[in-house]
Parts: sequence; structure tokens; C-alpha cells
Amino acid sequence: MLLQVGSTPTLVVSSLEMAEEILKTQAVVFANRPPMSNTKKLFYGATDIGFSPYGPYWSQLRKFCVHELLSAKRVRSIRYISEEEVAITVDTISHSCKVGDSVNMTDLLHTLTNNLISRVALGKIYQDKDDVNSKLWKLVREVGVLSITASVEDYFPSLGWIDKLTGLDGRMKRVSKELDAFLDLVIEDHLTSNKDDRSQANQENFVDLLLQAHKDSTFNISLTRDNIKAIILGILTGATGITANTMECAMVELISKPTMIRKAQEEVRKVVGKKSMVQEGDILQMNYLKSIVKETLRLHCPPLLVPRESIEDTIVKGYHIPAKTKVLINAWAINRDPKLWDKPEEFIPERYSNSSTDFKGEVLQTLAFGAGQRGCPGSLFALASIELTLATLLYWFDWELAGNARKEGIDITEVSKRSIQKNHLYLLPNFHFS
Ligand code: HEM
Repeated sequence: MLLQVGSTPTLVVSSLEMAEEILKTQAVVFANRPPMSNTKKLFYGATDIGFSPYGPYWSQLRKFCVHELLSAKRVRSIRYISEEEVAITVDTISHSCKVGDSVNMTDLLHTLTNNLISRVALGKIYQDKDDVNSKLWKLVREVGVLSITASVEDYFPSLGWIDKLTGLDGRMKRVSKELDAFLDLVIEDHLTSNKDDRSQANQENFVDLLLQAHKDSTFNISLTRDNIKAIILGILTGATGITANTMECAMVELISKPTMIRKAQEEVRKVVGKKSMVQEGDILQMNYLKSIVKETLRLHCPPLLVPRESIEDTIVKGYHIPAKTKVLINAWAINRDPKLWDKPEEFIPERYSNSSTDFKGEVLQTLAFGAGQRGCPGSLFALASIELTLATLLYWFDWELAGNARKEGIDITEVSKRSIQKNHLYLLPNFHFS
């Protein structure tokens, strides 16, 4: 479907066949991101990885990201951080169990992923008496919302002044200013702290790696201080909320299906046995858990992928698509297409049990993470963290809905479309091992 939105031709792709053409067959033609005034203002001229235009700068950055920041080797080497953060979450839940309290799963899972990404990207959790940490994540959430907020300037360039009147511009300036001060503090902290004093773990964080790339030419990438701030902000914004939301949606699906949660717990408990923690090798044997994560991503990933833009005129399945057409992949429709899925609206992890394709496979299997040149480079890391967290929660505790939700049930669509946390998910945990 081609829409003319203001001065921007916008192609909405709602079939797998067309999505494959764009993400795979003509991957380079559609490897650009449309210029958006909000992302330019929020991400230092759109110089982060996700929003920078296709070209030599993005290409260098992407290589650095895939080979250095988020390579399979790095994901393995930072696994212990996920394990430590998940253990802290288990401690918090255990305390609630002892006193018979419910837990706010929304908060708990967001804190878990925020802390995890802080340690991986920044080397530590920035906490002090002024509670910098929670302010940081509030601002990061606001950046996430602002970066997908439509600005009048993008569609009607001559009416850009309206964004000032609506307060959008002012909001962006305020958020950017506060975050800029924080990112400066982080960079100074890394530049001045003595490397020898730091553990090996802390030397491996993204800020240090980017500063190293900035200083020497080992990685053949030229970065300014603002570029580093943009990249870090892009990772904080793109990595946390979506990962926590996937975990939360999986818990909501399971909690409302007693047979399914029991089946998942039986698998996890059988594989882990009497060990006190879930290990990497264990997850490899948890096929049902992996199917639950796949099914959660099918039904609850964001409805539209991050927009793309055509670099040049092209023909897609007989249709002429002009250069600079904005392309929206409608993952929601493809993931519910009855031609592709049996009972598409239902949550059925068993649908994958006969399938040999995994997340590295076809476009359909990876759709939540996009594909091709601009596909998500954090998918390995995200999946590893989601699987470890869910397996651990299912191993240690039995779960039920708490409070009003016990009577009224919970509306999963409210959870999956939530961009700012409103209705929190409360669950009552019980120790499985007394
Ligand atoms: C469940 C979790 C996640 C989902 C569903 C997800 C999804 C996506 C999607 C749909 C895209 C756009 C892909 C495209 O245009 O084809 C993307 C891009 C990106 N993601 Fe993720 N993501 C997740 C977690 C993460 C994590 C944990 C990180 C980093 C630690 C990350 C880093 C990025 C980056 C840097 C890009 C931009 C890539 C580029 O434009 O070259 N993501 N992600």
C-alpha cells in the first residue's frame, strides 16, 4: 500500500513476500533510514547506529558493532553480567516470597534490563544519592517515545514551526540537554579512571571500546565525542525497554495458561536439576522455552519495524518504488497472516516443534529483529538474556496473578503495546524449592 503522507511517499508492507523482497532480495536498495528531524535532534545529528543514513560512516560503525560490541564472542564473555543481574532479581523475589508479598514484575524486569545494559554499555550502574540511575532511565524512555513521535516538520517542511508551538521541540531540547550532561559525565569518568584499577570485566564495556576506537586506528573507524554519545544513547534506548517488554509478555502469556507454564517448568526443572543456577548449556536443551520466546516475539513485537528508505528508484514485484520512499514493514500483519500461521491469533509455542529453522533462518523467523543489512545486531544478546531470565524465574518459583488481576485476568494487548509503563503487572511468587 503506497500512501502519500504530506510530502513523503510511504510504502506499507504487509505481506511476507514483499517483506522478503525489501529485507533480503533488495536489501541494499532499502538499507537507508528515512531522515527524521526528531532523531537528528536527539541522536547528535542521527549519528547513532540505528538512525544514521546508509553510507561509509554507518557501514564502519555497523562492522564495529557486529564484530566488537555485540559479536557472539562478546555475548558469551558478558553472560556472567546477565547471570549476576538475574540472581539479584531472584533475591528480590525471594524476599517477597518470605513475607507473602506480590511483586511488580513490570518494574522488576525493567530494572533488570536497565541494570544489565548499564553494566554492559557503561561499565557500571550510575547510582548516587540523587538517584541518577532512575532519572537516566526516565529520560531514555522519553527519548524512545520522542524518536517515534511524528513531527510536522518531516511531513510538511514549511510548517515546522508547529513543532515549536506544540512543545515537541522544547521537550526534545530539555531531554537532550539532560542526557548530554549525563553522557559527558560517563565519558569523563572512563577517561579519568585508572584502567589498572578496573577489573577485566569493566574494561570490556562499550564506552571503553568506543573510546579506544576513537583514540587509535585499530578498528579503522573515526569517531568524535558526540558520535560516541549518540551510539551509547542509541544502544540504551533501543536495547532495554523492548527486551523487558518481551520478558513481561511471555510471563503474561504463561500465567494465563496453567498447562503451558507447568510444561515449561517441567522442562526447565528437569534440565537444571539440583544445580542452583541455570547455565548456558542448559538453555540449549530447553526447546519448549525457546519456542515460548519465539511465539512471544511473533505476537508481541512492536507492530512496525524501524522505518527504512529506498536509496534509488526500483521495481518491487512489478511496482515502481521511487527513490526516498519511506518503507514501513507491518510485522503485526505478517505475524498474524492466516496464510502463514495456523490459528494466528493464538499463542501456541508447539507450532515450532517440527520446524528446523531457528532465529538465524528465514525472514519470517527473524521478523521481530528485522533482517538484512540493518537487521538487529543485538538479537543474540537479547535472546540470551530473555531465555536466561525466563528459565530462572520458572525454575525457582511458582506463579499466580496477584490482586485484582486474579479476578479480572490481564489484557495482554495492554502489556504489549505499552510504550510508557502504565498498568503494572503484579504477580504472586511461591518458592518451588523450600
Ligand atoms: C527483544 C529485543 C529486541 C528486538 C525485538 C529488537 C528489534 C530490532 C529491530 C526490528 C531493528 C530494526 C531492524 C531492521 O531495520 O531490519 C533493530 C535494530 C537495532 N537493534 Fe535491536 N532489538 C532488540 C534488542 C536489541 C538489543 C539488546 C540491542 C543492543 C544491545 C539492540 C541493538 C540494535 C541496533 C544497534 C539496531 C540498529 C541496526 C542498524 O540500523 O544497523 N537491539 N532492533
